[in-house]
Amino acid sequence: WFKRPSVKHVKGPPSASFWLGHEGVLRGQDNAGDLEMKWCREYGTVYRIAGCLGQSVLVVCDPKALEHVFHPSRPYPKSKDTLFLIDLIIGKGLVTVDNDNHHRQRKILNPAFPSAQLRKYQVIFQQCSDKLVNDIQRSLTGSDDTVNAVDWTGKVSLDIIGLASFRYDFRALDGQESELERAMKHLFTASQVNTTASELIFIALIRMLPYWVLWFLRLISTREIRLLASSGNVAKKVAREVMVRNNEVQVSDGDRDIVNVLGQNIARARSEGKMQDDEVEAQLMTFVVAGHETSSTSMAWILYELAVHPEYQSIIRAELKQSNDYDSMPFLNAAIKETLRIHPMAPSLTRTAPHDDVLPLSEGKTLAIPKGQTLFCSVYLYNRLPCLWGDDAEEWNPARFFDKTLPGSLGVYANLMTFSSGSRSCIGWRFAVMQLQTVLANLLLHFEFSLPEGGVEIQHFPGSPGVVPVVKGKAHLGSQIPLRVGVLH
Ligand code: HEM
Repeated sequence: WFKRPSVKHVKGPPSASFWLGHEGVLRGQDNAGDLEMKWCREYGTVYRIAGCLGQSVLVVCDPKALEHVFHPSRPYPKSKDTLFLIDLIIGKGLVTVDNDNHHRQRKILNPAFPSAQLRKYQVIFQQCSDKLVNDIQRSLTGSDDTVNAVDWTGKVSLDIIGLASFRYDFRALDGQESELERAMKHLFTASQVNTTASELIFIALIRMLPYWVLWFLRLISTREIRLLASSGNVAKKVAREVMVRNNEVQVSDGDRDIVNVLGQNIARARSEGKMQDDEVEAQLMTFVVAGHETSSTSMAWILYELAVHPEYQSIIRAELKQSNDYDSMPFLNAAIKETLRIHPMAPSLTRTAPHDDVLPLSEGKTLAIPKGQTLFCSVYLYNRLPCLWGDDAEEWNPARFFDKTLPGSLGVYANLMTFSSGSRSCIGWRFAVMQLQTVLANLLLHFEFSLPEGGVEIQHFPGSPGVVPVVKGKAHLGSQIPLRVGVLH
């Protein structure tokens, strides 16, 4: 007499197009997240939208359902289109491998990421921050000093990830624009501005077709495939150079930085077959791609929010004058958390149900879903749920993190889904937070940030897999957060 609700009972907005479903309007919106938020208000924390070619897609931000999907003991796999596109840039590294291969690679790399190990990178974070401060100071003329914050944060995070993860100096802060920096710049906007219907349908096909067909799809030259593959080739070239150089670098047993962990593995791999050379190469590319733009964009967003809320700049400066221990500075850390909450780099994580399943939902409800069901797990919506974050969830208000009653168990950092959750969560989240703390502290001690004359409207450009900050009407110029910079005396 009782039938469990299933996907076909789930409500959602009507779709006007069999070919594009809602994917066209989602990609075409000015500000990623606006439509998702509108539908969430109308239909709740799990709703159904149409994918291309009549696919049914569930958009999920219900905390209980996300806990289930990302649970370490039964994580839902990433969808094929996500894996296919990222694989074009970085190959079979930690982000793209699945199941046993993922478990094996993660076990090898985990020892390079505990706090004690990462603290050794503090010297690199500080040296690069000092260089950044000097470079910015030299570049300012004293009149209208408006800079694109993303240019500077991009340089510092590229140098940091190169030096810390494989002892390679990109020298971006020395004014050198490396081939890799050029290739990565605007990659996600250039490949996705004005996405056409056929490009969207192509990606939907990747999601639907069996793996053996996907190999042939690589031969089809769409704009996105071309750009991703050519950036992948540059990244591969850099990784080869690094491998050759690091074969000459001493690999020691005591220190477990990323180079040592990988270096010891190359040696062991040859005898035990644990990790192959092309996998090591893929890890190097993985760290640059996964750790560079994510950190750089998040850093620029924090500067933007601090420019909008200058009172927080003064409060954080006062904290910085009283202590050297970044972890003990409540406002610095709250500003970082709040910005990562409002501006997550990956606003949605696509997952596929591995088998027929029952999703637990809040308030004791459940939902039956079939094997193969596509889920857009919305980080953007989860991070803005009023039931978790309060009625002002859409506003930037760091003070919310001082509220001890904030509920939460999901996400590896501050109950946010920004670094994801469970066994596929971001391995570099502590690295990212320490880097953000150090660079921001140094910038705030030397400069005052404000909005450009007349203000500026920054939008979340709906790229895939990450959103890109763009100036309204100027998405074709790529990632931009213009800010005025004044020197503090
Ligand atoms: C603010 C900065 C960062 C953000 C917002 C971020 C976000 C994320 C997210 C959401 C995922 C999960 C992706 C998915 O499931 O599809 C992820 C995975 C990953 N991130 Fe980060 N990340 C950041 C910085 C870094 C840094 C600095 C590194 C390297 C040092 C890094 C390395 C990785 C790797 C290797 C994975 C794959 C982990 C796995 O599948 O086991 N990330 N990151």
